[in-house]
Amino acid sequence: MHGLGNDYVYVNCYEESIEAPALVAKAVSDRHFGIGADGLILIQPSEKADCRMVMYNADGSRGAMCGNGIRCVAKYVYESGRVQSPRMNIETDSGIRRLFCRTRNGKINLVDVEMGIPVVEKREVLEAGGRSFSFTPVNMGNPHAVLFYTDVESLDLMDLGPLLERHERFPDRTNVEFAQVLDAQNIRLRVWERGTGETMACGTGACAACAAAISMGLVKRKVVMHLTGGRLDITWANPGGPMVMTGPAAEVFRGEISLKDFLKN
Ligand SMILES: N[C@@H](CCC[C@H](N)C(=O)O)C(=O)O
Repeated sequence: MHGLGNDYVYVNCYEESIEAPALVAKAVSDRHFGIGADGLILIQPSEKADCRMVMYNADGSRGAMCGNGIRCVAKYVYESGRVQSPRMNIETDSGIRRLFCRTRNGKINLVDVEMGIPVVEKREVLEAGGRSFSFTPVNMGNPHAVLFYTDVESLDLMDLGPLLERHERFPDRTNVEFAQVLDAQNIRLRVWERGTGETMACGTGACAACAAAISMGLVKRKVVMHLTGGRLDITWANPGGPMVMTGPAAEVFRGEISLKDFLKN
């Protein structure tokens, strides 16, 4: 499934179990020798919520939260009948998130997610590769560094991404957002994801960039984020309350893989 092209392989762990998920994430994510994905997401039963999401990046590292992934998890559990109400709670490594699925003809087309309260820190400057970068650290349940540019299309993310993701300022590495404010209600965003590289979209990254821009007074509290894979609508009505992100979720195909044989090769 994918949310705006941010694609993951999802495993229904109500019926399957995965012994070495980090290894499996790396292997299935490979776009040439595997299935091809930005990572792996396990859909598990939860004792605290309607279900649980556990996510791994393409390099096998674990992420605490995935904004695009959680919409797809909601779509899966609702459309498969595991969760019967379009309003549901999903447990993640960064806490429980509340979601609302908007349906058309029994199928989900958009999902609203309460993404939590962003923690926006003061702007900082760091030196990397002989250059200075000014950024805003934002925590959305996972770490982000938001940078603002006047033109993000011309940036070389293959150069800038790894330089910032692995900078010593971020001992746990970081997701990096390259944002261009188009006007008070629109932001163009490219994202370099920790553990995966440049992706078509990132839900937590979109919220982080939006929160940084709102805190700097650059945009209003309701913003359309234009990611490479499409749009996310984000509202942060009240600084003490959660951000709400709305976006699509899509299934591409279902399949079966024998991990024993696959990991051996
Ligand atoms: N694609 C995600 C974020 C995935 C996790 C991230 N790479 C991390 O390591 O924190 C999203 O849509 O939020």
